[in-house]
Amino acid sequence: MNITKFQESMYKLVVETSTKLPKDVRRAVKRAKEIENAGTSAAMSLATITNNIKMADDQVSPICQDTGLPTFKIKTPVGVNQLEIKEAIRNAIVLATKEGKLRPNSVDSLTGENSGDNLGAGVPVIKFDQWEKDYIDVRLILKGGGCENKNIQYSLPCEIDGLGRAGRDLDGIRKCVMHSVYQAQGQGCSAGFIGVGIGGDRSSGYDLAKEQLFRSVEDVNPNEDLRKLEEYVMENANKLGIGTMGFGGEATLLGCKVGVMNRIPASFYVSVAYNCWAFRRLGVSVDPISGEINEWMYQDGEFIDFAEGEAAKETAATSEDVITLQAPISEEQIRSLKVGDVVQINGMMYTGRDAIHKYLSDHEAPIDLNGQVIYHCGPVMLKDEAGEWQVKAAGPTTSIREEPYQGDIMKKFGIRAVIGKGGMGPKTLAALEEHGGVYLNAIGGAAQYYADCIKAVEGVDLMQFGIPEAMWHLRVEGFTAVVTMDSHGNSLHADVDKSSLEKLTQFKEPVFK
Ligand SMILES: O=C(O)C[C@H](O)C(=O)O
Ligand code: SF4
Repeated sequence: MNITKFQESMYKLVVETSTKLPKDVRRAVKRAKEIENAGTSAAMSLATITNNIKMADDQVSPICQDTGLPTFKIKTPVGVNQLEIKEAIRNAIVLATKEGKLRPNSVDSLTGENSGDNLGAGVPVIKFDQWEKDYIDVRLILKGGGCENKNIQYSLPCEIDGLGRAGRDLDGIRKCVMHSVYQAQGQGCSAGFIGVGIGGDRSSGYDLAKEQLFRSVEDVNPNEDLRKLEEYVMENANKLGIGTMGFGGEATLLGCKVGVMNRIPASFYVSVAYNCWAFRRLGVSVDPISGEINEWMYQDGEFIDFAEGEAAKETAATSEDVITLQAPISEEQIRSLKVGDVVQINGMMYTGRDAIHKYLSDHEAPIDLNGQVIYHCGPVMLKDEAGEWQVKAAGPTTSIREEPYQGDIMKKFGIRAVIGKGGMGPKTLAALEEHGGVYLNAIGGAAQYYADCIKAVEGVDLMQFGIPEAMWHLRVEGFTAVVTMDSHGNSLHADVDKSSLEKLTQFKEPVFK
């Protein structure tokens, strides 16, 4: 095989997957737009999302800053050298990282050190199969961490919150799947897609679940029972009212694909792989001699380009109801904010995620954070020729991971606002009330939209934690987010969790007998 050409083909696949959503996914996002109620925070988020998809297309930049754990599934004709393929993929990944198409995302699990080039023990994940066909089939999924953290595995029989006993039958499986959507709330950047694996053991069950994410969103399951289950879930999951970003609304689930394999008598697992709206998976067929791409997968049918997104961006940014915040923010100003307010931030904000929160809990801050805004974000950054940092992608990360630290850190340093996504828990809510703070929910995955709001990178601290985890000093303009937790004890996240749990109970009665 012409391995240079093959490497180029793999580079194209990686870049395309990271920057351009496949056609079937775009159509699903469009359907979500059609059902979300106009004028709500959920509809505004979807407008930002579609605007972001278009920006990523135009700039050939990552749709979301979390470019995931690159996972390749490859089928080769007998006789093709798989070692050569592996090497070419690794080279393509390194190049895509250098070019800012992937975030350096490979971290030593024990030391926390970021390898900087997306390589490392077991990473990228490459799985091979052989087949009798005469071409190479390469599929790639870039699944981010926030949605990966919402995967869930059930061992039947079990008791399920809101749904009661789930037995070892199709109806028990139905309950697991409905619950899996509920428990994700907005934290995996809903509206999402789920792949479900029935059977296997703990690891092969999850593999099977992820395998389902390689099916086209619009295919029909050839297994009659599973087809019924998929249709049932698609019809009913949106009734949970979780909505885009968990803001409450109509679009909660955009796809459900279920697969089955055998199990051993004592085990009965239902494994669910949750994928955010930024469902980045593509595939190519490659000629095993020339190494060139013959065909792209998932690219049949209508292409939705979301060009109307621009107008939506302007509406959100120019609306009279938007409250402007500029740091340093006073306690009084923060206490005047309430859940549901849309704010627009101008001025400085500082990124901080897992490593920074742990660090700040037992060190002094490198800068004065009094009255300042912390942004839960791990951006994609590149240095330009002049040696200046440029922001390539910068959406929010899941905030709940900082729950053990957040309240204490806000009080310790006088921080007035934190921005992230998916909401935080009771400890933070209590601290917001006591100290006079606010939680702002940005639109998860809208990494291009937010990168565009960042007008300058004015500094960086704690680079020893690696690019995604460092503390970046960002000057922003028109950075839009929604108040979802205020200083009066209100949390939209707690409310939506409670109401969706109540709605889940309506699915308690058996459906598949
Ligand atoms: O790591 C990130 O930037 C985000 C992550 O995918 C998340 O959803 O929390
Ligand atoms: S931030 Fe949201 S859209 Fe991006 S990878 Fe995480 S879950 Fe997906």
